Amino acid sequence: MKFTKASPLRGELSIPGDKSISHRSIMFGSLAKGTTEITNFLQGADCLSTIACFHKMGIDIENNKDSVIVHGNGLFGLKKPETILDCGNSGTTTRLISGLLSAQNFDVTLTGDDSIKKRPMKRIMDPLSHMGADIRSLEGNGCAPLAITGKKLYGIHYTSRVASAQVKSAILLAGLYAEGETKVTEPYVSRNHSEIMLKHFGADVTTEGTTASIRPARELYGSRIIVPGDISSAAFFIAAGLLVPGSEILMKHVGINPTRDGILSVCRDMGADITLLNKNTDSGEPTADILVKSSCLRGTEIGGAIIPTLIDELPIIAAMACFAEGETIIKDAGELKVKESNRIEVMVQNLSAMGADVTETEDGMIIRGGKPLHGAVIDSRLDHRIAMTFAVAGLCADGETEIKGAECVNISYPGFYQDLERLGK
Ligand SMILES: O=C(O)C1=C[C@@H](OP(=O)(O)O)[C@@H](O)[C@H](O)C1
Ligand SMILES: C=C(OP(=O)(O)O)C(=O)O
Repeated sequence: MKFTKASPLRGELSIPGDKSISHRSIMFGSLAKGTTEITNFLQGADCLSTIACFHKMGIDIENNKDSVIVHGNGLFGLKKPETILDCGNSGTTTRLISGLLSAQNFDVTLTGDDSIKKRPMKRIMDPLSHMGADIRSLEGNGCAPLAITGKKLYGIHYTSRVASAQVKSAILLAGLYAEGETKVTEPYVSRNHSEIMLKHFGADVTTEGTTASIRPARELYGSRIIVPGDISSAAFFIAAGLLVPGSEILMKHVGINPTRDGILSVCRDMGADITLLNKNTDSGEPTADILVKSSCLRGTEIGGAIIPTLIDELPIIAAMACFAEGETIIKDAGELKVKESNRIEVMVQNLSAMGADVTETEDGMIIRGGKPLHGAVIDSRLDHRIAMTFAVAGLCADGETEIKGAECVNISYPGFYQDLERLGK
């Protein structure tokens, strides 16, 4: 896939459904009694992996594309799958279902693609084991494949070293079945979609500061879920709209949950012209239309509590910083090293290949903006966020940018290139 300097991007866009919320709607819908109808479900490969896993555990899920209907079997209605569960490229699938599988009355093995088999699972294995789970890394390297034998679990109060919604959610899902209360305290608040949706389905979940708590549930109840557009996907069009001169893009019905909206604050700090319109709430999740107009940006500093609220947007923010005046410092973002690729290393390598002035640090990077970028051959390492980031960078660079492995955008945004092309016409 090749990109050259773009003419202004103008028009309206419906951003595909939020990936985190789509995963959870299938998981919680499967554990609920009754039917869950999901609108604007993300048809990305990661969410399809979640559907496939629950299919294999006996759940009837009708995928009618824009709407998905889950016929839940109740909290104790999952069946032992006949084969290994394949989580594909999805960390969210692997970690969240490990939590609930730890409490079933069967054993199961989870695996995924080459990327998943390198991602750290000890972060969930440790707290789940403390709750009484029997969960083992088959290669003994703390990664998938994971063998889980369902056990009786007990509530714990876990203090997590990382602010991770996947760790928090795995523990809360185990806590649905555990004896007594389960609490998770994080260094900073991570995305709270599990807490919002579990409550929506009738679970006894509370939050106080950076601690989320759950009490065992007798039953969850199926519900209607309207999935907002994914702000992590909108981020690429926010950046493209800001960077390509003369652009104006309206993104409809995007999730702006405060645990996810860090990119909006960072853009405002950088001097971006962004307006939120038609603010609303769907299934407990705040939404808005986002209007961006091309802007001159300045550098900024990003670290601390805001990091979990924009963790998946850091690659595109780093690219934006190359076109901003002055220095941008990204710190406290060591978690980027354990995503689909090492996103610090891959960003620094690829931005440098395009002529950017960027230095890798222990937990982030420093970007001295304002130097024009030129086209290059970019290795996406099959990481969807990297491929989309460099498609946008390619629209603002001199010459041609070629992205290798460009098809990996299917993980979170199957129609990404078509949407980008449509706005440029
Ligand atoms: O819970 C979720 O849906 C997610 C949490 C984040 O991961 P961590 O929990 O590892 O930070 C994020 O990077 C991922 O894309 C989705
Ligand atoms: C890190 C991501 O997802 P996951 O952890 O679910 O693979 C992502 O989508 O950027």
